[in-house]
Amino acid sequence: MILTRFILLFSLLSALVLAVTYPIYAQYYQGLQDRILANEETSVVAASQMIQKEMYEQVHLIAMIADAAPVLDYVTHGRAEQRVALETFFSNVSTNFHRFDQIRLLDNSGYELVRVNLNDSKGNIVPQSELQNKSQRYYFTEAKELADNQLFVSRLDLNMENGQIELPHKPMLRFSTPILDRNGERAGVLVLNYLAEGMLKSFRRQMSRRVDQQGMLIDAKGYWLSNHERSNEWGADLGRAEHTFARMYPEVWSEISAADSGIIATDKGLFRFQSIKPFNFSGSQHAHFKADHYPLFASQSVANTDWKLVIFIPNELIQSRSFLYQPLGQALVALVLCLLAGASLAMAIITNQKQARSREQKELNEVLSDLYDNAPCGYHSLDANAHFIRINQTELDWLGYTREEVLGQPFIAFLTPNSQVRFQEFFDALKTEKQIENVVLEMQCKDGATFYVSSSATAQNDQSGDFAVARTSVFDITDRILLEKKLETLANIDALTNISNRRHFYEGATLELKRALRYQHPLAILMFDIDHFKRVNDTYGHDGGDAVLKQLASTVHSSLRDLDVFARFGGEEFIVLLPEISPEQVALVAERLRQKVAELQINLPSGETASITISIGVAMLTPDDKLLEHLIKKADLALYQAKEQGRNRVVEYNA
Ligand SMILES: Nc1nc2c(ncn2[C@@H]2O[C@H](COP(=O)(O)OP(=O)(O)OP(=O)(O)O)[C@@H](O)[C@H]2O)c(=O)[nH]1
Repeated sequence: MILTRFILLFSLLSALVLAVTYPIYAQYYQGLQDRILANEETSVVAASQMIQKEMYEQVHLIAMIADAAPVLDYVTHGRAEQRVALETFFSNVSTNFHRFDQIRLLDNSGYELVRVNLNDSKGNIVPQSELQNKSQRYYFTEAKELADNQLFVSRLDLNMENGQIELPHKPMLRFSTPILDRNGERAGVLVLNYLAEGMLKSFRRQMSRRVDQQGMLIDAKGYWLSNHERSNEWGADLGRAEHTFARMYPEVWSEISAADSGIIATDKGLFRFQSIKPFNFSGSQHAHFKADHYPLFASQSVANTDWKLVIFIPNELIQSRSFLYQPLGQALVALVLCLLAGASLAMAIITNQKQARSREQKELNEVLSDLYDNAPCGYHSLDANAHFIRINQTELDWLGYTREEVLGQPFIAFLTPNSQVRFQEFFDALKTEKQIENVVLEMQCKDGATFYVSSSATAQNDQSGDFAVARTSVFDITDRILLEKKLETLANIDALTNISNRRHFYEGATLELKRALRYQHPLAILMFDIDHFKRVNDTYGHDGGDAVLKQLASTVHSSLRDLDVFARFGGEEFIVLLPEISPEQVALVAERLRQKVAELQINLPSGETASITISIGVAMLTPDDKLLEHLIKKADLALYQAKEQGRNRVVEYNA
């Protein structure tokens, strides 16, 4: 992961740095090329001037020979002594100038009149007997086609002797020009075989002084006249047609052959080329060479000597001058790469750590969110007006509402009326107490069902210190409440008769007594007991006795008001507290009870029916009765009297 990121960042940063620095480097590299090329200009100009000067001199010399008196005299008069003078003249020219392998004069039919060969640095006159007919040679036929003042120049090629290339190679240019006699009549053709080796040597010497010692002279067809690789030279003459610049660099050659000069950039390096037209003196230092004064050149001659000087500057050479290829430059590049790598690695690590942290944070948030939403208790947050601003899924599930239905709604809308009052007190208290715990509330579900929760809340204040949010947890305690209620019922209710037991009677009765005493309201106690209940048990069995007790309790309970507190006081003894009742009314109630019981036909488990009577003792509350026990005691005494007086009767306590 880090590696991938590192590679990505490194590539990006490198691309960025490259994008910024490349144009600068390209400019610098261009400057470098320009400087190297500027240095090369000297070689190019010097080589091309050298060739032109050499040719200029030869042309000058030939013009001079063509106009020389020994030539004119001999072609005009043809006397023997004039021939000797001409031979001597040719021999002197050959020996002194050392440039011409052969100098000869042909007559109009192409037969050699005079010939001098340069042998061992001397111009040797060829005997007349050895002179030949050269009428079919191109230098004669070409010259015959020329205007009077024109000069033919051949291709630069290797001399052939007896049909073979002469060894060592003898590069040669052949000049020929018509000769006029003193009467202006065509009298023959002057032919000079120019030895180009000297000129080519000078060219190679100049090129060898260049930075990479490579320089080429190429003819119009792309053959090398001079090449640092000597074996590439003279492809045309040696039958190596493939040994051409054109074949080796076709695209470069097509550009070179189409222009006079230029620079061509290739993936191997730069080619600087320059046309060398050795006989085009216009614009050169030999511009004073006037065509009307000296011979003109036939177009074929110009084409024969359409040479190109080409120098090659390999990329390696330019690069070796570039600071990037110097130790310092490479150290700089290495340093930049190291810095980029370091920065990329640091960024990759930091990004990775950040992502890991954010992933952990996300996971933690998910866990927390899951914990919040799916906690076994309900969570909600209320704003300052007790409206929902957040609620977890558990609580929503309890209520049966969706989150959208709940958020923004007042909390009390989801409480039973009793709990609404309690919540309002609780919420008001929270604003000052900051934390309130275990408030029992009864919540109302969407389907109308209710459940009990124990609610604890913490108040959160806003920046100005005002109450803003109540964060509340609610635990479903319905089971506990129901159990408590059940236990409470069990603790208060007599299991057999399902009416209050003695303890519960005391609770209710004590409250009623206090109220009656405080407000001086009337209150009475009835105590009654089944007459001869022992006999019932004895007759119908204990189950029969229980059935009697149950029926009795139920009958009495249905005869009393809701206000009255009715309880089994113990065994077959019962007690009733009657609030807000006058002595007259008590007597009536007691009597009505007695009669009702007496009329009762009790169905027993055995299928039999039984009848019972009860004796009732009545006591009215008096200001002296500060304690419930006093009043009960008085009723008990009255009951005792009722028993004493024969049972099945009502006796009121009389002090
Ligand atoms: N079946 C049944 N009998 C009970 C229960 N509690 C008390 N008794 C019976 O009630 C009878 C009370 O008898 P006594 O106190 O002698 O009174 P009595 O027979 O009613 O006679 P008097 O009260 O004098 O009329 C006993 O036999 C008890 O066993 C009960 O829960 N179920």
